[in-house]
Amino acid sequence: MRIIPLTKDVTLKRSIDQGTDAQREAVREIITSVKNEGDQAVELFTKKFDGVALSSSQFLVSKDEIASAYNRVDDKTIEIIREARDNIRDFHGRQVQQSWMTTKADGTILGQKVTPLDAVGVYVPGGRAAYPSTILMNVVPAQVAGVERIVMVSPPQKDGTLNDVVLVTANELGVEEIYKVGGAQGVAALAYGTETIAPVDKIVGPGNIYVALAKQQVFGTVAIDMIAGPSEIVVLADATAEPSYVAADLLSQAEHDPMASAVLVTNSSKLAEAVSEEVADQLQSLPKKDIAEASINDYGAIYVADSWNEAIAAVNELAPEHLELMVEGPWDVLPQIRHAGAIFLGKYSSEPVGDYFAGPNHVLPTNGTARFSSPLNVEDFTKKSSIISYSKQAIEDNGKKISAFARLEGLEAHARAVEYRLQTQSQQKNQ
Ligand SMILES: NC(=O)c1ccc[n+]([C@@H]2O[C@H](COP(=O)([O-])OP(=O)(O)OC[C@H]3O[C@@H](n4cnc5c(N)ncnc54)[C@H](O)[C@@H]3O)[C@@H](O)[C@H]2O)c1
Ligand SMILES: N[C@H](CO)Cc1c[nH]c[nH+]1
Ligand SMILES: [Zn+2]
Repeated sequence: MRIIPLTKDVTLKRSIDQGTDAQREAVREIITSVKNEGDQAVELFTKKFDGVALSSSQFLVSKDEIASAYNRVDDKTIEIIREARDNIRDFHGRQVQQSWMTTKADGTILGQKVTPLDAVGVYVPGGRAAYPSTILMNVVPAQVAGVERIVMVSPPQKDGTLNDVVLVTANELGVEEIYKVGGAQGVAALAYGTETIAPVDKIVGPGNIYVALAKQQVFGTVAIDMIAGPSEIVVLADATAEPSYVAADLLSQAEHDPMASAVLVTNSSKLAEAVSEEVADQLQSLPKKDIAEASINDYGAIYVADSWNEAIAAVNELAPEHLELMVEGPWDVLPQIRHAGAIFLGKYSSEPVGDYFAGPNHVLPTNGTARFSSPLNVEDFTKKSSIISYSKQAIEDNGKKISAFARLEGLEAHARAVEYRLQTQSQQKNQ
């Protein structure tokens, strides 16, 4: 891995830089075609990008396909999925926000009503790998929030099916509407609807650059959770860190995507050298060596800082999806971290612990968006309505102030709407 002294003129490299113009244009064309031609366009792009000739009548996964997937998945696997599901459910159950009301002395009632979304589309990536864990991370919070219609889309494998564990996981959660459709065409189908796929209100879930750009482009027609693109990890480590752990965790994210980014920030040149060698060694035996190598070469770096403050500043500027604190006192460093999707403390908190099992969500803001976004959570599947019930006393006490405010904005009809209440009340009093 490249070792780069972290001086002030270094430009820290983020993962995707929002894609190229060509990618953006390609996605725009896919979305327009699906919007105008529906299923026919989805069939065409599924053939083109996934290499599978599916007719639209085959998009929906059948009960038979689910049953035959169960025949090929062993009980141990199902047990692990259930235990992970329970951990994720427990964590997200703590995020539930209740509706609330408050009554003031004058009888006014104000409040906030929390309502689950009606229909949500979950994108489950499936190009380079199958992601049953991503189903858990998206569907569980949607269910905890109370969403009624949860639709899943995922690209078909070369044989036209979905991965067995993906199907079993979806079924374990009770998801019934699963379509073998992926990429930008899957996102467009969820946003605009086709003859076979009814549109949803919000699209959630991670994906590659085409999926990320498609979500960006359909935003407005539907809501989206965030742009969760290619995976990223930053390890902040001092001289006490174990090089083999650091290297292994960097590679754990590099193997996701040639555009994934794996970065070490350290104040120790000795650690930098050792990790660089470890990465080179460990890479050799990885089944997804080509992907991980491309990621490390194109988007990986080891930044060596002169001071600890400089190292912290670099981490906050990167605002990574995942941040590991492999330092002597991680809890002392935590208050200095302002921007990161998920923060892993201490040498036993390897990033994959969070990907699969601990309970927090693994759908996290990427590409620096942790500066202003949060992990996927139950609130993403709800919306709020404000509740206002003004009392007679309150309108009498405040009506004139409100109409005066309206006239400050030149809005006479607003002012009169309030004054009608005051007139009615004084007329009633005079009767
Ligand atoms: N942030 C998270 O929580 C999280 C979780 C899991 C995976 N990920 C990321 O999700 C991504 C998964 O990517 P993937 O590729 O394996 O699966 P994917 O399902 O996201 O993408 C596959 C689809 O991309 C489309 N595509 C491929 N090449 C194309 C082209 N040239 N033009 C137009 N469309 C094209 C195809 O439609 C294909 O079906 C990785 O980047 C991984 O890091 C992120
Ligand atoms: N690390 C990914 C999020 O960037 C999530 C994931 C799923 N499976 C394995 N990892
Ligand atoms: Zn991962």
